[in-house]
Amino acid sequence: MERESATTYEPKRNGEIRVFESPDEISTDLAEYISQISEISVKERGYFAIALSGGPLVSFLGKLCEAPYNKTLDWSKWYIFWSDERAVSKNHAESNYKLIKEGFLTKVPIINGHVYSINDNATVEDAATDYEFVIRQLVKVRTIGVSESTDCPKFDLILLDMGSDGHVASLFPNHPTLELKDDWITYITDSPQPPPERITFTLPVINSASNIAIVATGDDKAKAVRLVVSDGTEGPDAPVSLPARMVHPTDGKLVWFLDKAAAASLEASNGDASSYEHHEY
Ligand SMILES: O=C1O[C@H](COP(=O)(O)O)[C@@H](O)[C@H](O)[C@H]1O
Repeated sequence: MERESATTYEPKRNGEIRVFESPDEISTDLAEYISQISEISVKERGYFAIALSGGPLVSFLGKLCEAPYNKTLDWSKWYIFWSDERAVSKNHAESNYKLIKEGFLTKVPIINGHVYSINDNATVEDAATDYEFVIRQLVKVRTIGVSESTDCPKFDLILLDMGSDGHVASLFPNHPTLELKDDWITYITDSPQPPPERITFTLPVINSASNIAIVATGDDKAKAVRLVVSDGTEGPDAPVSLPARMVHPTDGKLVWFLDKAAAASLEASNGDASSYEHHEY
């Protein structure tokens, strides 16, 4: 399939960056990107283990629910996980499960038993422990792969949506969870954004994935995109521990999907393309 027209950059340290003119173009390219990873994973491993997130991300999964993908993808091999969840019931407006269920899962033939949502009927501590246990069992039988470098689960794809403060999943700037090395799943009770209690993948798990995609759209994300993507650490805005900046796949690949608004200050500060290899499709 031919790719939509996009501008892409390949910064040295942060993978590939694709910038799109419209939400529709993001949705089209993201569908093709996910479809290719799904096909490769099913061919190589027999499964496709994908972790999804909350935020506007789900609105970009629309094209995946349409032709040709609704007919051509091997949905029976898809296994669904969440990179993070808010401590609310599954029918609450702030539930990431609800968001993905209504916006995606009800539109494609994914097997119900392959949907691994996070327990909404336990304390966040217990829900995090339960989720890690479930993931460990699935790693044992290799429904989820394992990273040879880190011994962590190796999801075929983790799809993240970056908040305007640079958070991904429920990993927030300068939070002690960013230091965790051994836990796969953890919880917080002091999220700077409501609701305060959340369960989240840790950085070692995110960074062990085969593929990571980060979606960021809207001008409120432009500053965080610049701070995360720039190579420099200078200046008053220099990020100390911006979560999205700490996403570095150990052996996998990272692709950013940005709209023009989110990429605006990136393009302004690198208009001469001096730090980026720049391709037009
Ligand atoms: O709280 C969360 O937010 C982010 C996305 O932030 P937004 O500002 O773009 O809505 C999302 O990635 C994460 O899964 C979610 O729990």
